[in-house]
Amino acid sequence: MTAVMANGNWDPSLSGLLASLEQSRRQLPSSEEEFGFLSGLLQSKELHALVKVHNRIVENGQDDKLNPVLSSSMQVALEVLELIMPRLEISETCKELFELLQVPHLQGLMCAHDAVAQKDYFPRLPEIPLDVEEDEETIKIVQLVKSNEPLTGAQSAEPIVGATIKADEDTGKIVIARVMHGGAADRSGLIHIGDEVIEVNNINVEGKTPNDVLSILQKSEGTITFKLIPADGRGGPRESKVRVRAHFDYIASSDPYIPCKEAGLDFLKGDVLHIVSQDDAYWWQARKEGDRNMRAGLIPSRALQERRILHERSNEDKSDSEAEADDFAREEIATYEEVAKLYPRPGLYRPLALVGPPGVGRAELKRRLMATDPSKYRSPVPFTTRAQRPGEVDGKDYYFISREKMEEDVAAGKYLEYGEYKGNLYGTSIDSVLALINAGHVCILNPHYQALKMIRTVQLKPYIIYVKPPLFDTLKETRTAAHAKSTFDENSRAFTDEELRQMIHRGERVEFMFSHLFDDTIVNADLSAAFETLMRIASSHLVK
Ligand SMILES: Nc1ncnc2c1ncn2[C@@H]1O[C@H](COP(=O)(O)OP(=O)(O)OP(=O)(O)O)[C@@H](O)[C@H]1O
Repeated sequence: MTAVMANGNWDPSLSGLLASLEQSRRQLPSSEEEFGFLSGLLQSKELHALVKVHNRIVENGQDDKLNPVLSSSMQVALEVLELIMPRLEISETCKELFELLQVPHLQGLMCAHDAVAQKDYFPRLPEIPLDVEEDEETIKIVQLVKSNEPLTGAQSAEPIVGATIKADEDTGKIVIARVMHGGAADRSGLIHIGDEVIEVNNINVEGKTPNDVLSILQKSEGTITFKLIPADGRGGPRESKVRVRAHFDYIASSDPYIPCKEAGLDFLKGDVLHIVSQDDAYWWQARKEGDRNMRAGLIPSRALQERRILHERSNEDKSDSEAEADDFAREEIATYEEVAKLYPRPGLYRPLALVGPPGVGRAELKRRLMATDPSKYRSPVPFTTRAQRPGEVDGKDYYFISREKMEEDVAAGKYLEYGEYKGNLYGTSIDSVLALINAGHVCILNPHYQALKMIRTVQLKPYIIYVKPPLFDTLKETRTAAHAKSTFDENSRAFTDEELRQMIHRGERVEFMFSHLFDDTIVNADLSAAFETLMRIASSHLVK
């Protein structure tokens, strides 16, 4: 038995699970790898610590402070369904769980749980009529502890303990402009958008500007007391479930338009963000996925960011040649891409796609990689409508099919990419790539950059490597030394200077339009160095 279990401190339920896992090892349909993963997890210190925390919370949660562990059980159930779907045929347990999670009563229960957890109570009951004088208003007094949440700023809306204030345009009164998700104000549940601030720490704010109020706040220590007139029709919006991958870097402090720099959330291209509120057309609230800081920050909305990019692009395009711009003009604007969580699938590899300007050396890199282990690295056999030549094998060199059938399949969206050459169609089908992936190979693709968007699907999840040409002198030197053959001419000859320049120029355009889709970049200067980098990437990043 494992050392962990001999340790008396180990949580008994974890030890129990581990023991039954080991006992029923033989009856389980899982692989050695999956078994090892589960057994390692049950013995991990992190899980043990989490269970301890959980037990402590349960112990202490006997009073009315019970908070939901999770406010999105429906979402989790959907993720579980998706996860176990591929195992239905092989595991009775998975099948049972699959059916169970779809029982309407259980789903109803989870839905009700989430609504309560998200405090999404309907119907809203009318306010209890208060026996007050006609001109007397209902006032609420809220105490918050001042922390190091955003407190400064110079715009019209200033953040206070996780909320921002502004002067109402019509009345000039100080009102709550925004409540940051997860911040002190939001956690209190007592401050809402539109609430009017009358006093802060017993100081009347009537006639004061947001900046005056801010300086009162800055001077105060510890607890801050607000006297507020509640806004009508309040009620926090539901937390959205949207997760997006950012396709640009964002630094709030250098954004001149953000209403409050300190409330901004910085992120880098590729970060996954959980959007918690899209109520404002220009400023969304988001958290970084996996970030332990529960307070959300402001980020530009998709609409705002698209406007900025269009603006930038219209400036850039003026300096670009008309014909070249055409090639790219139809591309969508890269801001945020909605993502679903990905789960690793043991034993399967992500395809590797090499993209770059024509002639940069993708075919050469692919050929070398496949030569290192032909049974591991494979590239899909293309389809063609041209006639079979003597010596060619159907299904090995090409799949030979009729033009009619190929056109029909292209129209049905079955091809990742296709093109016409000398009156014949050539193309790569999605199914042929999937077949390689599911057979456990690393599928190598070198698609045209225009096919990138077709290829980058959840189904294929390719790892995209941009093969970049080096600066002109190095490009010319390396290609000349290796007697490289121009890919722009069937007669084998060297690249002309003009072709090399065009390669660099097209590379810049590819990078400009698609860099948000790249997972890695290899500069193809010295061929053996570039190949070494490719080998390193291929052996480390490809688990599907
Ligand atoms: N780093 C390098 N140094 C020297 N020669 C290179 C290098 N990389 C590629 N080459 C050579 O350049 C030529 C063109 O390369 P390759 O056929 O791989 O280009 P490609 O990117 O696949 O082009 P296309 O997309 O037009 O088919 C080949 O002769 C190849 O051997």
